Amino acid sequence: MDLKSNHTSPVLADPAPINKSRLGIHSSLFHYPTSGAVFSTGLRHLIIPKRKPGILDDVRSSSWLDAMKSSSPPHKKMTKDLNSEIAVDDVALAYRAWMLNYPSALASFEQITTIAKGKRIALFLDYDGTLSQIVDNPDTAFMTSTMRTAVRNVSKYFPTAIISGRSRDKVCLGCVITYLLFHHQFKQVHEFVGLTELYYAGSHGMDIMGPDRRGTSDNQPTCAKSTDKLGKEVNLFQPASEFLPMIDEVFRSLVNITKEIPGAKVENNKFCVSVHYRNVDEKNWEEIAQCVHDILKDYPRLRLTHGRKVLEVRPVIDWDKGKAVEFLLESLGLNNCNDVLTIYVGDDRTDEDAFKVLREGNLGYGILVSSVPKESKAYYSLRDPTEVMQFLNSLVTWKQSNAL
Ligand SMILES: O=P(O)(O)OC[C@H]1O[C@H](O[C@H]2O[C@H](CO)[C@@H](O)[C@H](O)[C@H]2O)[C@H](O)[C@@H](O)[C@@H]1O
Repeated sequence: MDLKSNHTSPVLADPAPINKSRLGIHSSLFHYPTSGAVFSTGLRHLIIPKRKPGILDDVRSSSWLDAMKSSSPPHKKMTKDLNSEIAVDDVALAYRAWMLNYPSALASFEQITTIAKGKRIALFLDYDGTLSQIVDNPDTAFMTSTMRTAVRNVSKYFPTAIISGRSRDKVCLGCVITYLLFHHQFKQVHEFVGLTELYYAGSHGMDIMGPDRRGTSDNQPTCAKSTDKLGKEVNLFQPASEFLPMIDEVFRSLVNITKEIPGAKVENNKFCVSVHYRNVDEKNWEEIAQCVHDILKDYPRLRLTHGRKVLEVRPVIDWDKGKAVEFLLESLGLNNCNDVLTIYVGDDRTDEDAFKVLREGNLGYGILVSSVPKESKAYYSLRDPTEVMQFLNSLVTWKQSNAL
């Protein structure tokens, strides 16, 4: 792979026809229209559009608040009340109907492994809501020790990357803290961070620490050589590095402007900022949206996206989790290979960019983690992080039994 030649080309690669048979995926497995063009998996030049998408002119417009209200599945409440039980039954029925389009990746495991036979699996995992349960305080969203073991095991057998909206350091640290919490042994922390096949991409893919592919990143301004915590040479890819001072400034302004709103929390994720409203009374959601809007109107090069009870402020660059997947596949020498099956597991709207890349490039499967029906570009579903862990463990067992 030649990162240099791909990155310096400002030209979009010619659209190539979708080749469904490349992975041997039967067309009946595609829930979405299969016509249309697809980009090659080569990396595209970053484009900063002139118009800023994503910011609404008026936060009182229903779509802004509607998006905030629908941004996370409600917690299920089981009560003895008859009407509620009927409602719960309706929810269960709707979920079952939805699963006809997004079958369980656990129930479909044999189908997945049949297609994966003879191929190398590349695994991409979102963090919040996928590897860790959604909790009220983002600072305490750790993986369980059993999940940590599952990630560790799976990364021994398959190249694995964690792609998160959080800053890369926080994701790495989250893994380390999990280790400390459950093992209290530095040696194992060291072991976890040092896993040769585990890669991290923070800030929605805008901060990637990937493998060192010697000679590929020379003359590449946004791809720098670095060393990880163990002194191993790695490549750092930070396509939004020029936005760092702006993001810091906006972070401080957002902290200041929201400080009187009870429950509001602003998180600096290095190349993006998260404004959490999970713990804000719904009557104050319009106020928090207005605060974000008031700050962003002075920053035409920043835009807003919605996550799970969070408003995400990020640079207007042509880069997202989908591009990060393409970048990492290329860095790992796994792009343009007929014998690679890519699996991406995620729960959030930002993960849809990666699902789309896999679907349109016929590269593999997106797996949506959701306990409620949601429109998605994923092929399969898992209900929650517990099922994600079962899926990861199944992959390991399958690989071990095939190695015999
Ligand atoms: O890409 P991800 O790894 O899914 O990160 C997206 C955001 O996740 C975190 O927020 C979400 O999880 C929190 C902890 O469970 C929850 O309290 C919050 O409501 C969710 O939106 C993280 O704190 C954000 O910075 C990430 O951007």
